Amino acid sequence: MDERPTLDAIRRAPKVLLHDHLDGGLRPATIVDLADRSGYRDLPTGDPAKLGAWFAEMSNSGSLERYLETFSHTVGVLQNTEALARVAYECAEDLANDGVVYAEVRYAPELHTRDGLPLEEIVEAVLDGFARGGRDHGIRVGALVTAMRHQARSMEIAELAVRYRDQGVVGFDIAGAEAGYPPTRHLDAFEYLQRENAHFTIHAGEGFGLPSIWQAIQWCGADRLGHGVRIIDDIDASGDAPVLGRLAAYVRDKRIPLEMCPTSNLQTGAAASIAEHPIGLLRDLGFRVTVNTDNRLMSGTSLSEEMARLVEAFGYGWDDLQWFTVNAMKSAFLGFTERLELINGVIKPGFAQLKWHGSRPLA
Ligand SMILES: O=c1[nH]cnc2c1ncn2[C@@H]1O[C@H](CO)[C@@H](O)[C@H]1O
Ligand SMILES: [Zn+2]
Repeated sequence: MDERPTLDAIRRAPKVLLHDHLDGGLRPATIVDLADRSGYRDLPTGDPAKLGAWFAEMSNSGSLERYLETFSHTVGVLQNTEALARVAYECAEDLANDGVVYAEVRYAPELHTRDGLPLEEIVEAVLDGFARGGRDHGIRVGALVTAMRHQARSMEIAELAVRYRDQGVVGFDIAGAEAGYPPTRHLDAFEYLQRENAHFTIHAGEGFGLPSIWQAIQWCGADRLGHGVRIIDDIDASGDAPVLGRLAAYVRDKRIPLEMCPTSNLQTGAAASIAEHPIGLLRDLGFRVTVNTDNRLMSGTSLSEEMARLVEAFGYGWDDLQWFTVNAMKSAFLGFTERLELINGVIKPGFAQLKWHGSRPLA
């Protein structure tokens, strides 16, 4: 029997998270503390509970550009190596407490150089935090280094991804406002990464539509799509059977992973409600859909809560949640044998246990 998973039970499931921003997941109390220590004076309030609520409220703006404005505060307190390592450590701890067993967490090194930190020190501090947090709390966290799409440092950041590939940086990404900043602006970085056999994902099809997705895949060679939610624009669902355009068919046929972040999409206006979120149709059509948090602070969420919202909206059961999780593990920027080990040794046994207990009361 496949009973409706509760939030509490979902928290105990071994989950995989591919799209989570380090600077979008700080604990409010940590922000206040870091601001005190560094003399950062611009926080809207010094009360952690109010600050958490402020981020969530400000992020319900309906546009990606406005959604990104609150990052000035998290980035503002992350300008020294102690702060970066601490936040990375706490990220690993928080994800582990939510039952995440493998995560790829991204951030943009170029945003943390305001007080003169070299890029290498930034990368090393974050890797140190992930490694210590991972060891202490039993989770594996890989880093994705992000270049900001409106800036011009993507080649340098891509070089960092390659230089630190054996120390815990598992890939590269571009993020920031999408409209007006197409992925091909950074083509040299993507071509370099391909020549280096390195992995990358691209935020595409969130604040802008199909041309962005098409460029990310067919010009830049993205392994995965950050969000990719607007692929729905290439699917005609008006008749009895949905009809896929050529780009949508390509994405599905090639099993290109979609890093979907439902709550974040509501806040930026990319979807109207969870029930109307394209994830339902894309899952039914067999796209390689994964479930993600994007920014746990700004979206006031966790991976378990994202899954619980989908359970509520679409009636998903354990088999669906396992399918999302195995999809994510298959799509991770980790070696093939390690992915298999996690799928067969951790994910499948963990979900089997929950399905078993889900159908019988725990004494
Ligand atoms: O959903 C998103 N779409 C595009 N960019 C984003 C999103 N969330 C965060 N960032 C941007 O990525 C930077 C590095 O982590 C953040 O500082 C923010 O500007
Ligand atoms: Zn994102």
